[in-house]
Amino acid sequence: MHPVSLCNVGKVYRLGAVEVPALSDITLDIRRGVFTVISGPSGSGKTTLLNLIGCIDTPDQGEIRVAGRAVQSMPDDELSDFRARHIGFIFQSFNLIPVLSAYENIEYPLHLAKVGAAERRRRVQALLEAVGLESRRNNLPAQLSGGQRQRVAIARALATAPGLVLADEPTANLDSQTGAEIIALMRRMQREQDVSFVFSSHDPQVHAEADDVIFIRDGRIVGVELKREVAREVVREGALEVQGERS
Ligand SMILES: Nc1ncnc2c1ncn2[C@@H]1O[C@H](COP(=O)(O)OP(=O)(O)OP(=O)(O)O)[C@@H](O)[C@H]1O
Repeated sequence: MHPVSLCNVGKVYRLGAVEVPALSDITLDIRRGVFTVISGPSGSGKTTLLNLIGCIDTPDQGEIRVAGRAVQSMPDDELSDFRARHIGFIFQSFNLIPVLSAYENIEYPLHLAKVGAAERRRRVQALLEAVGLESRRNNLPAQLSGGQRQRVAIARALATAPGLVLADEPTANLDSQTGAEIIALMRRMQREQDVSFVFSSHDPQVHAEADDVIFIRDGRIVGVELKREVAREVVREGALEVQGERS
């Protein structure tokens, strides 16, 4: 099963009488256990595509399946629960809760997923160590550097052990060295936690680390690049077939 499948997906934003077509005829399967980058110029539809995959927004056309479930037919309360358990989010502006410490920010999604106190402590502790922030556990976001904030955001995204993590331009607000460290950390976490990562980015450092790159322009897929030699290392049995391969 693919972590994400889209079939003929389209999205139009409506601003009064004006229609802005953001995505058209998007058909693709994201492979399991790999690092996929959605690449395209500003305004090409990257964020819209991530928002649809993340069930933050709904398409006007087509079908989206996440972890095998047709998400647009789920009732709202079931969808929020599904999203909390199956999908982690990382944003370019970190989106941490300013009044909560690093520890509490990572713990927050575990509260939403109704994980018990002892298990919450165990997971948050393990994640703080994994992202190298044990000594900053009590710091508020304002008391952390940009790279440290993004590390907290990565740990938070992985807290519920989701099968899928979505990241919208995760290195956009970081200098190139910190960006490289963050990519390396995400790469390591993706491999260790056996999770599928989907990024939007035009950062060449992110492209270089990707297994698969999906190129979009004016809301349409214009190319797909699969780095198979990398993919073979990380893809699990049965996950190699790809739909929508274009060049
Ligand atoms: N809420 C909205 N209302 C109306 N139009 C929108 C809205 N959000 C995005 N758009 C339009 O949809 C198109 C795709 O936007 P989107 O933000 O998905 O692009 P993007 O590739 O993520 O761009 P960037 O790299 O600049 O973030 C653009 O033409 C944009 O102006």
